[in-house]
Amino acid sequence: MLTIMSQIGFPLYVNKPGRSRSYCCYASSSISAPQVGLNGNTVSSSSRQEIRLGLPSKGRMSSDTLDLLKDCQLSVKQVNPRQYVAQIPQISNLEVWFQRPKDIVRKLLSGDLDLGIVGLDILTEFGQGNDDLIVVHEALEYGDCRLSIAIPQYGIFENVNSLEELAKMPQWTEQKPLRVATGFTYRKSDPCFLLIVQLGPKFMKDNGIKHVAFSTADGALEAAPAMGIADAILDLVSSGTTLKENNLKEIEGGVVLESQAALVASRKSLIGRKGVLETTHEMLERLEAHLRAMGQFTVTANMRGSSAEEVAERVLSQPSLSGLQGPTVSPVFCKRDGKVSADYYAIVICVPKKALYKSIQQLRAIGGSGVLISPLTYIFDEETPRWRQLLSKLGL
Ligand SMILES: Nc1ncnc2c1ncn2[C@@H]1O[C@H](COP(=O)(O)OP(=O)(O)OP(=O)(O)O)[C@@H](O)[C@H]1O
Ligand SMILES: O=P(O)(O)OC[C@H]1O[C@H](OP(=O)(O)OP(=O)(O)O)[C@H](O)[C@@H]1O
Ligand SMILES: [Mg+2]
Repeated sequence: MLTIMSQIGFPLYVNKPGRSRSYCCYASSSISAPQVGLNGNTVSSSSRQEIRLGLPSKGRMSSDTLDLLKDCQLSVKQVNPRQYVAQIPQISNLEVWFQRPKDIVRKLLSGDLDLGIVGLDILTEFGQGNDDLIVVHEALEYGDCRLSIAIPQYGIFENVNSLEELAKMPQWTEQKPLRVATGFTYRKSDPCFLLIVQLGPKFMKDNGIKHVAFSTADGALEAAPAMGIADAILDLVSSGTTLKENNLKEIEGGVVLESQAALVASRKSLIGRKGVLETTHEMLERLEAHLRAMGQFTVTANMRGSSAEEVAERVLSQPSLSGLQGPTVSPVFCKRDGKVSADYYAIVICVPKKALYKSIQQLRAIGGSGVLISPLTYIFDEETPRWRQLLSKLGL
C-alpha cells in the first residue's frame, strides 16, 4: 500500500533517527494543504495574499542559502531554528517557508509556494520536466555537484575507465544486465500511474548500454557494489571522497547531470499572483549583482602621465586591465610653485579575482604604483540578462 501511495504522488515520510524531524507533507500536484499563515490563520493556496519562498530546511544547502541571501542584504529573520516560517524584512509581503528540497519542488507545482531555491538535481528529479517550473537563476554558485556513474576500481572493472568501455563489456546480457543502484529515478507517472524510470536509463541507452537494470535506494549507495547488490551506482559526487573511500571511480563520459543551487519559480504564480514578478525581479537583480561582484576586485592605482587619454591608452594596451567597460582615469591634482597641475592620474578598474596577480604585474609594467585592492559588493548592470530571458519565457 505504501508503495502504491508513493507511486501515485503521495510520498510518505517517516522520521529518521538522528536527523531533524520530518515534516508532514501534502505532495500531490493536485492537492494543496491548508496552511497556517504568519498571522495564525489557516489559508488556502488560492486565497493567500502573501508571496511564498521555499528554502531548504536542512542538509548541506540550507546554511549556504541563508548566507547567500544575507550577502544580498536579504537576511532571513527566523524567530527560532525549529520554526519553519520566517521573513525577509527587506521584501514586504514575502514569507519564507523552510522545507526539504524535494518538497520545495512539489509545492511549487501544487501552488503552495511561488519561489524556491533548490539544487538543479532535485529540480530535474522531482520537477519531471513540468513546464510550470521556471528556472530564474540557474547558477547560484554553491551546492555544486554532479550526478555521475561510478564503478568499482577492482575486479572486472579494473581497466574500465569510460562509459564506452563499460558499454563494450561482454558481461552485460539480457539475462544478466548491468545493475545500477541510484536514488535518482526521475519518476514520471503515466496515465495508469505506472512508474517510468527515465533519466538514468535514457542516458545509458543513449550511450550504448543496452542491458541495464536500475534499483533504488535512498542513501549510502556507495556501499552497494561491495555488498554485491549492484555493479555500478548513479549518485551525486562533489569532492569524490565518498567514492574513493569505497573503492569506486567515476568514468569518462559518465556525468548525467551537473548541478548547483538555482532560483526557481512557478509560472502560474509569476503570471497570476500579485507581486510575484516584482519580487522575483528584485531578488534576481540582487543575486545577479552580488554574484557578478563576487568574482571581481576593484583595483585603484596611481600612474604618472601627460594626459588622461595617454594613461588610458597605456592601461588598455594590457589584456588584463580593460575592466568591465574600460578604465576610469581621473587626474590627481597637486600644487607646485603656486600652480595646480596633474602629473599623476588615478585609475580604477575591476579585475577578475582569478586574474588579480597578472593584473598587478601588468599595472606595474606600465608604471602603476600605490595599488589598492578592495572587494566589490554589487555590480548592477542596466538590466540583468536573466530578467529579459524570464520575460521571454513568460511570453511578456
Ligand atoms: N556531496 C555534495 N556536495 C555538494 N552538494 C551536494 C552534495 N550532495 C548533494 N548536494 C546538493 O545538496 C542538495 C541537498 O543534499 P542533502 O544531502 O543535504 O540532502 P538530501 O540528500 O536530499 O537529504 P537526505 O540525504 O537527508 O535524504 C542536493 O540535492 C544537491 O543539490
Ligand atoms: O563527493 P563527496 O564530496 O564525497 O560527496 C558525495 C556524497 O554526498 C552525498 O551524500 P550525503 O552526504 O548527502 O549523504 P546521503 O547519502 O545520506 O544523502 C552523495 O549522495 C554522496 O554520497
Ligand atoms: Mg544527501
